[in-house]
Amino acid sequence: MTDSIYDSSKFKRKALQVSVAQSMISQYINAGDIETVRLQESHGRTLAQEISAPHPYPHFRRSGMDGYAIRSADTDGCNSDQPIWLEVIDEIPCGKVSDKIIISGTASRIMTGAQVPEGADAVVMFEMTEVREEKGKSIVGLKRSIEVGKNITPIGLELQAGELILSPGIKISAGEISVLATFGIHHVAVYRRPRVAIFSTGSELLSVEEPLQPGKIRNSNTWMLASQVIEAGGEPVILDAIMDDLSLAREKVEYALNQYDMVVTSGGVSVGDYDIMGDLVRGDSVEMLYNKVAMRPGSVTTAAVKEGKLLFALSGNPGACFVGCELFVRPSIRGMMGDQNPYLPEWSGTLGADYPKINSFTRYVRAKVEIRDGVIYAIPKGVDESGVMITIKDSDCLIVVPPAQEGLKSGAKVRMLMLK
Ligand SMILES: Nc1nc2c(c(=O)[nH]1)N[C@H]1C(S)=C(S)[C@@H](COP(=O)(O)OP(=O)(O)OC[C@H]3O[C@@H](n4cnc5c(N)ncnc54)[C@H](O)[C@@H]3O)O[C@H]1N2
Ligand code: MOO
Ligand SMILES: [Mg+2]
Repeated sequence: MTDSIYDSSKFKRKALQVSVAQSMISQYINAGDIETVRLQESHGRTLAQEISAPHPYPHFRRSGMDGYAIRSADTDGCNSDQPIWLEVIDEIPCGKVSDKIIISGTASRIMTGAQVPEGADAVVMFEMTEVREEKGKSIVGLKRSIEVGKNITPIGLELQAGELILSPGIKISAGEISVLATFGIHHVAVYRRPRVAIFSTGSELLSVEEPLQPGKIRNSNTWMLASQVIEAGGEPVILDAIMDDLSLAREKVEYALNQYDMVVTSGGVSVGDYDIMGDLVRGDSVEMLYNKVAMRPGSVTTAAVKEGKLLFALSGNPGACFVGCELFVRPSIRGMMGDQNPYLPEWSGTLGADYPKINSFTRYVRAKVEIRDGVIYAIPKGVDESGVMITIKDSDCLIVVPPAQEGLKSGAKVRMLMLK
């Protein structure tokens, strides 16, 4: 046992509002180091460079159909009674640039994606034409007038040269990779993934491999946190759990802060006799930023800093640990990778069931999202106590329930922080 039971200061905690605690943290967050990765390794990474179009896209007039490139004026007034016949002067597969200029009375056979030849201002699809051989020449007949520009994608339709396309801080996925490949960017500057050391504290903890023992549980928080860190874009470094021993915890925190970019622990932050992380942050080995936040679960969420590096001491209760990580660790990781909007995306929706619980703190209620007849519903999961683990997996969002005298009725408008 530590001497913490004689230390009444641990009971006097000042609860910060979530937004205040978040902005306190944000002062310690700077976009980190940049590295270059190959395009094929950039999925899921966070872009660290600005990408502007080096050339217009498309960069040539592109046929949108398999057909004939023509001068639209040639078709003026033609109809099924009076078709017009044009001499076919070239065949243009994709990748070829024709040197035959289309003049009045001529057409070139052209494929989807090929460069439209000079002189042509429209493409007419095969299905609208009839082809004949006449005096050893191929001629194509049209029975309808075709407007200027038909089936031609103009230069720069999608992007003009110099246009800004991607900004630093965005997460790279399929759409961004397509842009990078299109513009020949085969090596991409990305933010280095912050290395986040994770360890749990608790003398009751068994490793995942160990058989159960009376009074003990397997350590699930470490693995849950590692998964959350990966989701946020960081690189988890999993350290062994420790038992509730203050000097062991101090040693481990010191080592982890030294070696890695950020440290996240679970357990031991409340006021219990063995809540060593609570004792640790009140000591002088780190500078405590806060040890209470006006939220449930996770009111004991604690943060400290040492030499500019953040330590998050999250609750041992799985529900509180999860929420603490999403609200504080996630934005810190995202912020270190230049994300200008590092917080969970917010939606507004309709509460899908009564939520009778009242509280003096804001509640972050695990819920499932459903869309019925175009209306977004957030349906609270039955049991969402801090100590409950099982409903974390069923939640797509956290409903933000402000402190109030009465519970919320089904149908109330609510804020939702999106998890998935
Ligand atoms: N007298 C008071 N008691 C408590 C208060 C309070 O204000 N006054 N706060 C309660 C609240 S709220 C919370 S949340 C918990 C926070 O507890 P700790 O952060 O100190 O966490 P522990 O005591 O270490 O463990 C709590 C609970 O979680 C289980 N646990 C711990 N680590 C893990 C892990 N790695 N994987 C899975 N489960 C874990 C642990 O066995 C306990 O059941 O304190 C309340 N008490
Ligand atoms: O501090 Mo807690 O509200 O059960 O997480
Ligand atoms: Mg405790």
